[in-house]
Amino acid sequence: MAAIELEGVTKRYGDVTAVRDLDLTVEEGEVFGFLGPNGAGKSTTINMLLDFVRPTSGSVRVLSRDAQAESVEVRRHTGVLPEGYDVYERLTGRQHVDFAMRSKEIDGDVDAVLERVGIADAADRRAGGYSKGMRQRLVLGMALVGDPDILILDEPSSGLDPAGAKEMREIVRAEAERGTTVFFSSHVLGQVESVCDRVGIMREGELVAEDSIEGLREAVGGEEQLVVTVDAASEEDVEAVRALAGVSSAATDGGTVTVSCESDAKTQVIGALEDAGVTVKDFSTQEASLEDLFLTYAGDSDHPKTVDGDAANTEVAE
Ligand SMILES: Nc1ncnc2c1ncn2[C@@H]1O[C@H](COP(=O)(O)OP(=O)(O)OP(=O)(O)O)[C@@H](O)[C@H]1O
Repeated sequence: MAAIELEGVTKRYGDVTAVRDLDLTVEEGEVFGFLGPNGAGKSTTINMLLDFVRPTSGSVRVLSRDAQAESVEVRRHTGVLPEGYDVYERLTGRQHVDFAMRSKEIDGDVDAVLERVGIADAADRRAGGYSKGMRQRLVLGMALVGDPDILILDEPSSGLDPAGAKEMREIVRAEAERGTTVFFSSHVLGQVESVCDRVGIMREGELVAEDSIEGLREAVGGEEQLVVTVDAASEEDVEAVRALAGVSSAATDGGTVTVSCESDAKTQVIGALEDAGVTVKDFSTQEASLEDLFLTYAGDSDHPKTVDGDAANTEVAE
């Protein structure tokens, strides 16, 4: 059954079309990554799921309910981690979860929630003294109150260090294993890659791709990067590689030859180098990274930036 169904959804703010004719289905139990650069329409879409924003046209259904007409029911079954939400410095972790339970009118087990997000030991400490990762886990714990069927996370790992982001992924995965549908928006690509079953990429209000990461890779042509370690290679040797069918580029610094080619052209590349008298010592291949895929689909992102040089935290397109 579909957990989220958007059909022909458009949202306009005056002259700005934030979301344009969006069709999107997320199945129950899926972990769906909703990607896109800033301003692509991710938050607007999330806000329409929760009826915080009303579509100009189209239909939005969550858990088989109309997001507008049955918004109270939808919210009752949905846990949300809003973008940029922070903790109350003076309240303890326990008080936060207790507050979330009271506002959802649920009489639940506070300790069990804190346990689930791994901060039970810090339950009675003020959240003002929590690390960034603990704060994020606490906010996630608040979203988990009432055992939601859908968890909506808007940029869940922003500001987390790699270890914190990893913990977050593990919690998300564990929730999915309990059967919760997880819909999360992100532009931290490494995080999406390791946790999502499928991703959708938004660009300027439109969904430009929707597939598994594997599927996206195949769709961009399955080009691989082949790095060949050699004794010595000249420009002429590389010219022979460039002439091969399926090779889109080749370059050498003398000791390595780097080739972008279709997967099945690899053997010919090695053969052509050997025929040219080059001794091949080793080679390795790299598939298109999620950053490459993202750039291919989302485009207009000429300023990718890397935070701490860590792939899991590579951000694209501010
Ligand atoms: N309340 C609003 N009034 C006018 N324009 C808006 C409003 N909310 C969003 N927009 C515009 O709609 C477009 C989509 O914005 P949205 O916040 O949904 O993108 P996003 O992908 O969530 O970006 P971010 O990653 O920065 O949160 C942007 O051009 C934005 O300026």
